[in-house]
Amino acid sequence: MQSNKKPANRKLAPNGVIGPQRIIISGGGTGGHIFPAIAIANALKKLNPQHEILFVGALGRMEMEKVPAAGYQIIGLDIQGIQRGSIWKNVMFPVKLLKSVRKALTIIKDFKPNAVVGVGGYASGPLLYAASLKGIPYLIQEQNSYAGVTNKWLSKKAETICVAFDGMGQFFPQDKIIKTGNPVRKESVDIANKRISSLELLKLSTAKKTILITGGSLGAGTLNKSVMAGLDKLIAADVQVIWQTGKYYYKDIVEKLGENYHPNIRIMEFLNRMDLAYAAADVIISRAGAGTIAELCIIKKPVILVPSPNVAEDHQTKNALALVQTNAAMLVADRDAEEKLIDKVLELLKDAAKRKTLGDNIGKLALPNADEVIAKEVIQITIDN
Ligand SMILES: CC(=O)N[C@H]1[C@@H](OP(=O)(O)OP(=O)(O)OC[C@H]2O[C@@H](n3ccc(=O)[nH]c3=O)[C@H](O)[C@@H]2O)O[C@H](CO)[C@@H](O)[C@@H]1O
Repeated sequence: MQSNKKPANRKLAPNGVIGPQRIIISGGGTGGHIFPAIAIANALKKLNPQHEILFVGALGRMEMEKVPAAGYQIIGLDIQGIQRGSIWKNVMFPVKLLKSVRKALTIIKDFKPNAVVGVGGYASGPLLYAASLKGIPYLIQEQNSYAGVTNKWLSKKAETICVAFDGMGQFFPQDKIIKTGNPVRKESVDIANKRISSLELLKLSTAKKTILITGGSLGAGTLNKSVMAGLDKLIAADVQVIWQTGKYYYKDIVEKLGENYHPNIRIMEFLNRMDLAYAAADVIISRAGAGTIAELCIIKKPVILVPSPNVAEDHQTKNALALVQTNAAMLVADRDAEEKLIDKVLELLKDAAKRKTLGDNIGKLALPNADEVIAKEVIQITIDN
């Protein structure tokens, strides 16, 4: 791993193995923040099952369901993001922020953490700020190639900042940065020897080519429109589709098409077993969220990325270009997707050599042990302080 930290200044924990520590992991909002957090927690538990881990999230957000499902305890703060375009929707923001910092201080007082980890998302800000007030060391894990205002501000007092992309010195103090890659849940990329069983489980044919379409943890309107526009072509080509619509779009699509629209097309709201979906796929169409990209590099399959244009500083395009520049993925711009995406994927399905090249090249970018490296860094800051 590339590190800018000076080893001479650090007392190293032997492989991160020390007695039980108490760690708070804060953040969430979307899968892109939650699943790396769970991966770090799992890696900490692997280092020492006695480590005690508490999650802090935002009430009403996805983490309040996904974290307990992964076997961890979570406390919710009543916090939301600043909503663009309406002053009225933000009237309560300062009050909620203040209340959340107060609650974060109480959580820290009660739980007495040795260290805090922030993965980004609404709850991360108040919790890390409270940690800084109490002198608790904290680590930031930044998934994207672009850092938001809150993480930049919090980075000043962070012990360590774990990143996944080069060039993050423009946002964070250079001497705190370690390039670890993004942590992924091991079970979501464990695809070996699962192709046939997962196709059978999905009641799909093992003899036909299969396209996986994933719009990230919330789904993607553009991908759904593109599939809708290309359904006739997909059916005519006799290829299979695992179509993750996302929670907000599922009902509408199923109302229009019916749940069992066609034997070749599986319409799913959310994929609880990414490993099975990845294993079944011959090609993948995806948004360019940082967590999904980290997984795609590990599973080494040919990918067409359609970056979301609705994210800060267009960071998904930057995430995607890091792959496209080394011929490790294809890119279709959001504005072109409805017209071109399905033609592109059908072309790729006919071109075995191109699929092999893309799969080989994306595999070269994998950083599969990010979770373990970060977990050791978390333990390290409990020792350094
Ligand atoms: C719209 C938006 O704000 N997107 C951001 C969000 O993406 P988003 O929340 O979509 O996150 P990512 O693409 O990074 O990761 C998605 C995660 O959800 C999992 N998954 C996805 C679909 C599914 O059906 N089942 C499932 O388990 C994937 O395996 C992956 O682990 O966080 C990312 C990481 O900060 C950012 O790069 C994205 O720009």
